[in-house]
Amino acid sequence: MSDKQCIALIAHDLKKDDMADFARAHQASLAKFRIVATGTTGGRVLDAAPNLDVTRLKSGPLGGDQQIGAMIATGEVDMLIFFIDPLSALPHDVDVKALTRLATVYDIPMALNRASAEKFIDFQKG
Ligand SMILES: O=C(CO)COP(=O)(O)O
Repeated sequence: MSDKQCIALIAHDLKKDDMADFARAHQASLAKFRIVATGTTGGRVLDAAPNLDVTRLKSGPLGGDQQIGAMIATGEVDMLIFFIDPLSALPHDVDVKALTRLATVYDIPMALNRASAEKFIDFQKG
């Protein structure tokens, strides 16, 4: 197993362009991590930055958020970047809540918007 830290990347539909842009802009920083992502987000990230080490899980509405939540609970995810869309109704809203709850329970760094994610990258550069 890789000794790289693991970062989870997720974006809701209206935020996926933003996530693709974020991944492209910060490929060098993100390359230091193992990345797990929900299915569609992971595809967009790989299109934008093909050299990143991305494992794609299920799509969010089909269980991807819960898979990442489980990985947080088992200590496999060190950091969460989740570009949420607070203006759209989602069929899997309970899964989103469960995921952000577990990130809080296990006290892992969690950025829910791009401004926070940019700060993570800045901090990580030192
Ligand atoms: O819905 C999501 C997170 O709640 C994201 O899932 P996708 O990346 O598969 O679209």
